[in-house]
Amino acid sequence: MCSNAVRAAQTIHAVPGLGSDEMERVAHQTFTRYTSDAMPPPPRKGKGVAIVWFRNDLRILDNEVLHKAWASSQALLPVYCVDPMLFGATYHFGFPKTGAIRSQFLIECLADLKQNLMKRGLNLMIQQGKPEQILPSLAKAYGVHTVYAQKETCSEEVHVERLVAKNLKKVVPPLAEGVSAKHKSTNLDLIWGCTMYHIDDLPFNCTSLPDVYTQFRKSVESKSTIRSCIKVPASLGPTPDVKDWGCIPDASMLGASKGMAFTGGESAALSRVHEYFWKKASDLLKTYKVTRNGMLGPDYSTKFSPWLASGSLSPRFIYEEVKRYEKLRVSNDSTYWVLFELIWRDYFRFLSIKAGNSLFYVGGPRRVQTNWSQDQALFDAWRNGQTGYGFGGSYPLIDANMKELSATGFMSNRGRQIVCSFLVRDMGVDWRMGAEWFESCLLDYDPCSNYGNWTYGAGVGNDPREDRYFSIPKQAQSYDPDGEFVAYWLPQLKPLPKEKRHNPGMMMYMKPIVALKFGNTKASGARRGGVEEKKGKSYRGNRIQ
Ligand SMILES: Cc1cc2nc3c(=O)[nH]c(=O)nc-3n(C[C@H](O)[C@H](O)[C@H](O)COP(=O)(O)OP(=O)(O)OC[C@H]3O[C@@H](n4cnc5c(N)ncnc54)[C@H](O)[C@@H]3O)c2cc1C
Repeated sequence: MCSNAVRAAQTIHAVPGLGSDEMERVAHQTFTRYTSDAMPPPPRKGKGVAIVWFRNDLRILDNEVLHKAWASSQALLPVYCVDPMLFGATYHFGFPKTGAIRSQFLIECLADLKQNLMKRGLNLMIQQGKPEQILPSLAKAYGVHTVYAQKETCSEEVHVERLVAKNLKKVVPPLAEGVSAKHKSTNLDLIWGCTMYHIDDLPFNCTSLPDVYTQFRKSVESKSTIRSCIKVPASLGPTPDVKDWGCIPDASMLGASKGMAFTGGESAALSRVHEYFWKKASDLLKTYKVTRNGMLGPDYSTKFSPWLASGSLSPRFIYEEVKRYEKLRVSNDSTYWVLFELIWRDYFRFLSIKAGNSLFYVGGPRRVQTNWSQDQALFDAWRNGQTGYGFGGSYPLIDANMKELSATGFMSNRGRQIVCSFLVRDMGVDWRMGAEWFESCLLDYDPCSNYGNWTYGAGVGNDPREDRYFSIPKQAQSYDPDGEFVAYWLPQLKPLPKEKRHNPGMMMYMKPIVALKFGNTKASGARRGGVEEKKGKSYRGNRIQ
């Protein structure tokens, strides 16, 4: 990474006011509001020892898995497995499955979780290895009757759940006092936990989930309610007597080496919510709908996604904060729109159940036949931010977005849609190469949202109406009119007059690697892209030699 990119990575998303004292204070205040002293939970009736297997739910607040395990045991052993599968290679194209920046974020999430658990009389055991080996061996060593974990929905994660359950079946827990004789083997209890709307509260079965997002949203908004956050008991101890809790992995243990600007962990997540909703003088939430399509700076959108994806933040907590804000300050389109976006997140999670593995197939859930290219030179130019893209000159919006992704692990929603459209429509490159690159790089990588959005972008998603083409010149004009975003990531453009930054010409920038698929057109690419696909034609890019 060049020094400019490092500087940019440090400033672009740095969340101001989040020094660690401030973070601790906000986290403490939030936990106090959500501690069950004010509203005591049912008394702890459980027996024996239980394990909480932390996966993508790295938090205490509103963590149903943690609460259920605590309530059904006398002693709790919290465990995180650093699974080598998560640090291997992506399925088809062999990119690092968890890139350096997300690895660092995960390390911070684990450190924060451990600290917060210790404040409540527990600790976090961190073990390197496969969960299907570690958990049964811990269950045997500590006489555990049940392992509690959050239910996942995509095939790789579900496969691990099956192996864990199978191996736990071979472990016979001791007949501890009060533990029912029905526990002839150790159980894996999987609990739903990552969406704002609970799966059991949906007005339909996931297999008949509507194919169109708007139908889904209207239906849940009118027929379902969002459950309250689960309160945190003031004390969660004791733990069994553990000799070695393991250590927080360092970056080299996860095959990573770089640092980054987002801070991982529940404390940082709560501080970000506090800051975005309550603290900034400009009251960011009340203008979210107007600013959310921005690309530059920390505040155009919430930036909650990395914490949501790692489970350091509960969507139901965000919902309750929005409602509190609406009561105390203002209720408008913007406050609602954050929930609107979170319903998209829910939708993609439920869709992963309906679509199953077709979400990862080249033809997507609709099994669309397209002749994609896997041209390595085109793909490398895209991922390295060296497309020099343009017509009649060069056009740096794609490259600037891809540089941001490499340097920070983040890209705006607007940027993601634009680079996705460019890869699949203008270059004609296999959308799964883009999706796996995002899987590797994104801080907020989540299989459901990532593959859900990519299948939509590639026109193979379950809703054919979402088949869209993004005209780069139009996008640049609408969302970066003064070229500030492109000049930030490509500083060679800074000296140019603002009106020249998006079309600096080949002398100033570089020769574009492909010509635009739909050329210099003002017509709706959505319609054109759709027609092209229905005719079964290829999206092959027009490579410039
Ligand atoms: C090709 C592509 C790939 C994507 N991959 C991911 C991914 O791996 N993980 C991920 O969390 N998001 C993904 N998104 C969705 C979206 O771009 C990010 O959630 C958003 O940019 C995160 O920034 P934010 O938290 O500031 O969002 P905000 O605009 O502040 O939105 C608030 C929250 O709503 C949810 N949300 C918003 N838009 C979407 C959406 N289109 N789909 C699902 N949830 C949404 C996110 O949880 C987000 O944090 C992808 C989008 C595209 C087009």
